[in-house]
Amino acid sequence: MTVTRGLEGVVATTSSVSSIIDDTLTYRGYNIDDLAEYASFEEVIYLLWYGKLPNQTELDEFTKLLSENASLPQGVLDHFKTYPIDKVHPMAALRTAVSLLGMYDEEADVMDEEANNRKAIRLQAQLPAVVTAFSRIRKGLEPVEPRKDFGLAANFLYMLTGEEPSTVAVEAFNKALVLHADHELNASTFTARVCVATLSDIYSGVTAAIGALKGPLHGGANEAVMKMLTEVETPENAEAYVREKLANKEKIMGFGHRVYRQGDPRAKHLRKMSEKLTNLTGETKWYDMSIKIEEVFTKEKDLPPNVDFYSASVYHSLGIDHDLFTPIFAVSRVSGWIAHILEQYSNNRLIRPRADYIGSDKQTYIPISQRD
Ligand SMILES: CC(=O)SCCNC(=O)CCNC(=O)[C@H](O)C(C)(C)COP(=O)(O)OP(=O)(O)OC[C@H]1O[C@@H](n2cnc3c(N)ncnc32)[C@H](O)[C@@H]1OP(=O)(O)O
Ligand SMILES: O=C([O-])CC(=O)C(=O)O
Repeated sequence: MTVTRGLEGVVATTSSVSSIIDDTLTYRGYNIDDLAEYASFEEVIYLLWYGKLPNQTELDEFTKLLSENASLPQGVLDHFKTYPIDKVHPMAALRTAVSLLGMYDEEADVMDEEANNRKAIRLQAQLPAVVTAFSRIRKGLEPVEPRKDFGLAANFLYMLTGEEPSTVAVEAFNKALVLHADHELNASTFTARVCVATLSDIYSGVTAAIGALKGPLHGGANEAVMKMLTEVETPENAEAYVREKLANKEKIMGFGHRVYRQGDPRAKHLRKMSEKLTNLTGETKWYDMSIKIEEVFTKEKDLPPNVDFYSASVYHSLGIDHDLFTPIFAVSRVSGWIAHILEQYSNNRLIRPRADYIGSDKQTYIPISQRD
């Protein structure tokens, strides 16, 4: 048996959702640079799920459906109050809440296409409500209901703070959601596909995916980047910090990627946003530090920044708590997970690879009373 560690380079499925070819990312054939520049997150969700960009009527209807489905069952909100909320990571809360949402959905186990589409809308609409409600409840605040006249990006910021967000903030947040929405067969998407390939339900697939996204080698890296920036403190400290980490053979979070070699096409958009937003807040040190870390690190290692590196200073500049960065990734990536889950259902086969056994062999069973 040939073992490919980490399945690097292994092609595990066909897909028409997104592609990464020669370091170019497309969603359904549309270049990410164009989508980041021009598209709303709702347009991108529609594109990922239905394979085409919506016309205005379709987009209006879709946006309305999302806002009508954003409320959470009271039981989910009450549940937040039953655990030690100040000690719980929001990704753990999100993972549990999505599983719980499945229990409140009478259609959870109805597997026909129409029911799956309705569940997709509910999940996409409810994830932002879960993250923002959790954030408020742990601060002793009441959750804020979404506004019907706001899109997903504006509503997220509104539900988080209870205040109408600025146009600049909404534009930046929308762009971040667009940039994170899908990424071919990344670890969390693969997890979702493996899960639903057993013909398990969509809630199980998304719950499993959230668990995979949480890790710092994947979505958890954006929070880890912010932790690093906080430790570095000033641009002047950046060089010594990076050199010490490298000398200790530690990783610098937000750099490297399994698929990209020359660079992650999303990073330039986030870098630009980081510069703009830190200028607006007057806290330019986060951008300056990031630039310095990139400069020093890439001189030492041929590994460019990935999507997580500059998203940290972007979210920080929007006033978002650092442990919400990865849940925000999930709010966006759930659109991609769902697109892949629906694609998996449409042409399913159980995913079940093999392991090359390297454990001990020909053991003799010894009764417990005779064991050392
Ligand atoms: C949304 C996302 O999931 S994007 C990725 C987010 N994750 C991170 O930013 C965490 C930091 N980066 C990493 O850990 C890796 O680059 C990954 C997980 C993204 C990719 O992992 P892999 O393709 O398995 O590469 P792997 O970890 O084997 O690294 C290959 C070599 O590059 C080095 N390397 C890779 N990334 C980094 C890094 N960020 N800092 C320092 N060295 C690194 C490794 O130490 C290894 O060196 P070696 O061959 O001398 O042992
Ligand atoms: O594709 C990957 O391996 C990681 C990922 O999700 C991304 O970069 O958005």
